[in-house]
Amino acid sequence: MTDLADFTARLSALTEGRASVPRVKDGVMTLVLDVAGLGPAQREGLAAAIREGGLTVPGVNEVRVVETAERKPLRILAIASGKGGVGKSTLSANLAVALHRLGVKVGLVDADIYGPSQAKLMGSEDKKPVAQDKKLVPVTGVADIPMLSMAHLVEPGKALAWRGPMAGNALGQLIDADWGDTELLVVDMPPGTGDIQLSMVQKHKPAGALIVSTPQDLALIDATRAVSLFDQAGVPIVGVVENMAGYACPHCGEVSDPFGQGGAEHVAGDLSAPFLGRIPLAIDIRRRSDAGDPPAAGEGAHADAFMAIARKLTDWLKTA
Ligand SMILES: Nc1ncnc2c1ncn2[C@@H]1O[C@H](COP(=O)(O)OP(=O)(O)OP(=O)(O)O)[C@@H](O)[C@H]1O
Repeated sequence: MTDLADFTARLSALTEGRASVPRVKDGVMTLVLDVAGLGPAQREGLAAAIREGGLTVPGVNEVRVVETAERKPLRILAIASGKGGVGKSTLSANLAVALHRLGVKVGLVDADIYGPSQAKLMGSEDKKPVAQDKKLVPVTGVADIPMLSMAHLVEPGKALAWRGPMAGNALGQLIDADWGDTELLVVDMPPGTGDIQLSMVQKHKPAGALIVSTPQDLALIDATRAVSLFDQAGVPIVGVVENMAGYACPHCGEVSDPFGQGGAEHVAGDLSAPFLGRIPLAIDIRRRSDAGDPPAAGEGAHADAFMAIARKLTDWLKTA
């Protein structure tokens, strides 16, 4: 026999915090179980284990488990840039991994329909998503992070011929997929500020946008344009990240600034958006990313740089 406090503690561990505090009245124990994201067999198994455990509490002759599928809302964080090639995809993959390491239930969408790269970055190129109840079921990448990319749906190069509405529909399918108990969807946006980006922002209403820029003037001007796209749609800017800042020579260790330094921080200041940090230009970041082994999954200075930004994102997530 166990007492009620003991059972409640075990219940929390058994259900990973999915059950409400049990109430006992006239020999009947009642509790609410959040079954969002669980399959039918898991639900039944969990409910049966709870009933069994409840009956060991003195004075309880019946256990009622009320199932609810109330989910935490799925929030979208759009990772965007005004210009292509500034490292949006690299940052999206590494931030997803870093957030996962910090305990956030994170998913990743590659919305860059014309140049999808997340399947490669996250080592999920051979996987094909299936559809269930007319919804796509995400595949998993590094660290079992659920993800979907256009590269999972079409053959390389095929989407290039698509026009706006078709591309928009495809994006909708990725975002409205069966994300289970995912609480944050990191969306790697297509570069630029065209119609697809605008309709994606209006239709799927991200909770926030993170702007990536290199320190070059041109990239910075385009970053300001990206900010205004989100501003117009009423999406808050979570902050600005400077990528490819400072190159440490792998031979002598001397740090040089091929694209200048600190520009993104100034832009953030001008736009009153927080500056979230900088990621150095490093051969190892490119090499590991290309090999489907994001540096954020490992240890060292590069992993630390991504983790530091992810930590700021968890603070934002508490208020978003
Ligand atoms: N900090 C970095 N150090 C070294 N190489 C980097 C860094 N960030 C990105 N790269 C490399 O730069 C190239 C472009 O990066 P990435 O694909 O992430 O940019 P993008 O903004 O998503 O590009 P696109 O506009 O094509 O979607 C890739 O080869 C990537 O490995």
